[in-house]
Amino acid sequence: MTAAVIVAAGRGTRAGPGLPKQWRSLGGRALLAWPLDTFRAHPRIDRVVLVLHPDDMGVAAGYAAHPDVDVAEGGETRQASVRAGLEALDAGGADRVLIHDVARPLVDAALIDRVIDALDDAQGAAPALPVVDALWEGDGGKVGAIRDRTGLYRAQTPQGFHLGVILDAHRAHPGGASDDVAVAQSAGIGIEIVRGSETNFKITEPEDFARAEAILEHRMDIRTGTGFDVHAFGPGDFVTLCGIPIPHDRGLLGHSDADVALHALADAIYGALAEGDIGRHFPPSDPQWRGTASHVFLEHAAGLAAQEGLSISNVDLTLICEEPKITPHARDMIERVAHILDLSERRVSVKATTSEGLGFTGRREGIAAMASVTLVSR
Ligand SMILES: Nc1ccn([C@@H]2O[C@H](COP(=O)(O)OP(=O)(O)OP(=O)(O)O)[C@@H](O)[C@H]2O)c(=O)n1
Ligand SMILES: C[C@](O)(CO)[C@H](O)COP(=O)(O)O
Repeated sequence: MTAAVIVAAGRGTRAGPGLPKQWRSLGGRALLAWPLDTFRAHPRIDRVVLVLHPDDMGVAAGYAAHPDVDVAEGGETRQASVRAGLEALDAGGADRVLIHDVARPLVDAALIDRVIDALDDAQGAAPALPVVDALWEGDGGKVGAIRDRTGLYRAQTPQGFHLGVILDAHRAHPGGASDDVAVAQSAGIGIEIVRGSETNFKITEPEDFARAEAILEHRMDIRTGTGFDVHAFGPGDFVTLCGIPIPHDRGLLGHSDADVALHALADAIYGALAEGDIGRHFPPSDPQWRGTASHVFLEHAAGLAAQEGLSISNVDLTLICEEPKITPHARDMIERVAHILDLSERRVSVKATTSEGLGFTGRREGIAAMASVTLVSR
């Protein structure tokens, strides 16, 4: 069972006068409602502990009135508030916990997935973004020493851990840690970095509200696309589907590696972007694409989506053929597509059907593939 602890007991002093930032309006409702809803709606989060300032218990009643939400009273520091949330979770049956700042209201489901996925192999995982700007030390308003930014990251939340391990680390820590990764590190826990998100920034200064409002205004950009492709059988002893070579008594004919599955997926993304199809970007008349491994097309399509500020929410692929049998290879295909698209495997569907012996697929003349994708603004 995976739980989330959302720490919301700070006073938001840097965000300017008025209510503490978690109670101020963002997109027409309290800021706190955004991350709370995102975690509650996430299919892999079973329970949420909301850590609140003692003065806010009354205000919070409406937000906490759900069977999957518990409330804990926060402490003087972020670290004390996290500890209170973890203690409230202990004995509740959770074995993994994601610790999140309420002050990062625009966290998204795909980022949460990346943290949870990384916990399969790591004791701790946290999102971060590489530092892309030059780093200077200030020296009385002038540029002082120039620091090397190589290998530096900007840390975000949610930071995810196995519950027993992080709770023990917090209990043993003297205090003063900047975040839970720092607490974990002091206990020798290894932390995997997963890709963060620019929209998952922390509301700290007054102007950060305007930035979050602007993102929310454009956030509802959701696009769907469909792709369809067919390749005929020809001589050979294997077919390549989703990048996986599958033994067969025939091969597939094509200009590239004839991976009909990845072609349908790439076309679905191009379709969602109104960017034509593979042929427009990689003309079959151009000899340089002969024999190309089709992940190149899919990566290109996904790259165009990223350039438009869109991320892939899910993909759904159906292969239509009598032979070869797809099901024994479906897991490998899902893994491969998830890897190419840097997507959780839970957001990739690969399935197959026969055409009941009818038509060209029924006559075993080739394989057809159809795909749909959903792109969402980041
Ligand atoms: N005693 C505290 C202090 C901070 N936090 C939470 O920890 C996160 C840290 O983000 P930050 O921007 O430092 O929040 P504040 O402490 O509220 O802001 P400020 O430092 O400007 O007062 C926030 O979600 C905040 O609510 C908390 O739960 N308990
Ligand atoms: C935990 C954190 O969000 C990681 O970036 C951050 O350190 C918390 O905010 P603060 O301003 O350091 O309190």
